[in-house]
Amino acid sequence: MIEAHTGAQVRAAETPFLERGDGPALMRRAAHGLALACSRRLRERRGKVAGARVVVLAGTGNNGGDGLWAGAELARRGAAVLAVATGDRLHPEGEAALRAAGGRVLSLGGPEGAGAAGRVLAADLVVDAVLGTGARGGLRGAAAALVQEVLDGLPDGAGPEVVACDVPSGVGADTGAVHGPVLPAGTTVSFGSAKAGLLLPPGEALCGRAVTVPLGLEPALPAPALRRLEPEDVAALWPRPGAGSHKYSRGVVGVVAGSATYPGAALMCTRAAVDAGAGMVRHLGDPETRRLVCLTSPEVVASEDHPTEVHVQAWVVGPGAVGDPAQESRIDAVLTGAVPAVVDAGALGAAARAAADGALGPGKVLTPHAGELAQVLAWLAALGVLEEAPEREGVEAEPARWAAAAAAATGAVVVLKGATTVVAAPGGLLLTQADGSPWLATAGSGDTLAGVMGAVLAACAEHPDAFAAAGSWARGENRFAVAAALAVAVHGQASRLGGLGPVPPTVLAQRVRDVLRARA
Ligand SMILES: NC(=O)C1=CN([C@@H]2O[C@H](COP(=O)(O)OP(=O)(O)OC[C@H]3O[C@@H](n4cnc5c(N)ncnc54)[C@H](OP(=O)(O)O)[C@@H]3O)[C@@H](O)[C@H]2O)[C@@H](O)CC1
Ligand SMILES: Nc1ncnc2c1ncn2[C@@H]1O[C@H](COP(=O)(O)OP(=O)(O)O)[C@@H](O)[C@H]1O
Ligand SMILES: [K+]
Repeated sequence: MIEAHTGAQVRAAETPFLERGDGPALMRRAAHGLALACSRRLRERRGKVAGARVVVLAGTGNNGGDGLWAGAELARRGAAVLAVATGDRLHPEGEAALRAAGGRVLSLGGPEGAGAAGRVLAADLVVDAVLGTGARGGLRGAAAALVQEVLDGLPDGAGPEVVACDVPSGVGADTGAVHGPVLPAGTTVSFGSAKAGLLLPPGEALCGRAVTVPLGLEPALPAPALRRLEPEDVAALWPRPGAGSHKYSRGVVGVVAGSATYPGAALMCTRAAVDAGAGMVRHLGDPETRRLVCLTSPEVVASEDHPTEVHVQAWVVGPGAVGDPAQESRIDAVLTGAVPAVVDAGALGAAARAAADGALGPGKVLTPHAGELAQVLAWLAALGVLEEAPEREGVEAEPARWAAAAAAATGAVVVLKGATTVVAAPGGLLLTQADGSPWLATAGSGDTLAGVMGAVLAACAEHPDAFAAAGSWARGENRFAVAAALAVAVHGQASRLGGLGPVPPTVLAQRVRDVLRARA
C-alpha cells in the first residue's frame, strides 16, 4: 500500500528533529536520496554520471536547498552542474556546497538569465527544486516564464530527464492541483513520505514515477491523508470463499440495471458481477432485458420482483435504468433501504434527492464520472445541501475536494471515476487508484466496474472487519470505501492484462476473472 501525507503532516513530524538541531542532517539525507535517483537516471540515459550536463532549478527555500546539495553530490561525481537561481536568494549552505564542489550558479534575474532556457533544454538532466511543500500557489514571474519557455522549446518525446524534488514545482503538494506552467517530471523524489498531491489528479500526470526517500521520521507520521492499494494489497484483501462457504454466505448481488432502451448495461453489469466471483447474482428488470440477461449469463437469476421482495447482501442500481418507471421505483426502494448499494449512472439523481431528504440509507457507494459528479453537486446545491457547485472543469481541477464534499454532503462513499479514480468516504478516508489503461475510456466499462464493485460490496456487507488485515482504518463503515477501491484496482488491472489495446467491456469482465485467478 502506498501511504501519502500532506506537507503539513510531514512538517509536523519533522518538528522534533528540527528542534534538536537535526534540520541540516535531514536535508543532507533528502539530498543524498535525490542525488542517487538522479545518478540512476543519468546512468540509464548515458551510461555514467561523469561529464553529464545537469541544471538545478533552485528556488529560495529548503526545496532549493535540497536541489543544491544534490547538485553538489553530482558535481563531485564529475557532472557539470549549473544552478539557476529562480529567486533573489539561495539556501546559503546549499549554494556554498555546490560552489565548493565545482558547480556554478546563474541568476535568472541577472545578465545571463536570458540564456537559462537554452541551458535547460541542452541539459541531460534537470532537477526541479523551485517549490516544495512551502509553496503558495504556482511558479511566478521569471520562474514561470522560464518553465513556459522550456515547455515551448521541448522537442516531442525528447528533452532532458526531469527529476522533481519532493513535488513538481506548481503542483499542489496536498491537492494535486496544477497552478500555472509545470515542468513534467520523469521521476519525483519525495522525502519522508509521498506527498498526497503526487497521487491525485490532475497533478499526478506530471509526476512521473514516484520515489520516496526515508528520512527516519516515519514513526512520527500520523495516519496518511491518502492511500493507494497495490497489486499485493488486492491479493491480500480480495474476499475469497472458505471451505465452509456457500453461495449466500459469499454474498448475493442484486442488480437493478437496464431498460427497454438500454438493455446492454444490464448485460455487462451482471456479467461482471458473475466474473468477479459473486456468490449469486440476481437481476430485476423488464421482461426483454431479463431474457437477454439469462441468455448472456445463465448464472443470473432474473425476475420482475421489487427489491423489498428479495434478499441480497448488496445492490447495484442505475446502469441503463432510465425512462422505466418500474426501475425507478426499484431504485428508490434500494436507496432508502439499509442494504449497501453501488449507485451508478441513472440512479445518481435519485440518490442526491434522497440524501437531501435525509433518506439515503447506509452503505451507499456513488460512482459518478466528473460530468456526473458536477451534476450531483448541482442538484445538492439546488436542494440546499451544498453552498456551491462547480462546473465539470472545476471538478476536474480539484477532484479530491469535490469527491470529499459530495461524500460529506450525502453520507455516501463517492467514487469519482477517471484515469485516476478518487474514492472519498464520508468520514474523510481518501484512496486513489490509477491502475487502468486509457483504453478503458469506452462506453460500458463503467457498467462493468459497477458489477465488479457489487460483488465485493456483497462479500463485505455483513462483515465489518472484512478488510481489517489492511489496518484498523479499513474497518466498519470505511470497508465500503475499501471495497470500492479494490474493485477499481482490479477493473484497472484487467484492462492492462496481456498488454495495452482495446478492451471491450464484455472482454474486460473475463479479464477481471483472470486477474483474480492470478492474485489467488
Ligand atoms: N525542514 C527540513 O529541514 C527539510 C525540508 N525539506 C525540503 O524542504 C521543502 C520545504 O521547504 P520550505 O518550507 O522552505 O519551502 P519551499 O517549498 O522551498 O518554498 C518556499 C520558498 O519559496 C518561496 N515561494 C513560495 N511560494 C512561491 C511561489 N508561488 N513562487 C515563487 N516563490 C515562492 C518562498 O519565498 P517567499 O515567497 O516567502 O519569499 C520560500 O522561500 C520540502 O518540500 C523539502 O524539499 C527536506 O529537505 C527535508 C528536510
Ligand atoms: N483515460 C482513462 N484512463 C484510465 N481509465 C479511464 C480513463 N477514462 C475513463 N476510465 C475508466 O473507465 C471507466 C468509464 O466509466 P464511465 O464513465 O461510467 O463509462 P460508461 O458509463 O460509458 O460505462 C471508469 O472506470 C473510469 O475510471
Ligand atoms: K520541486
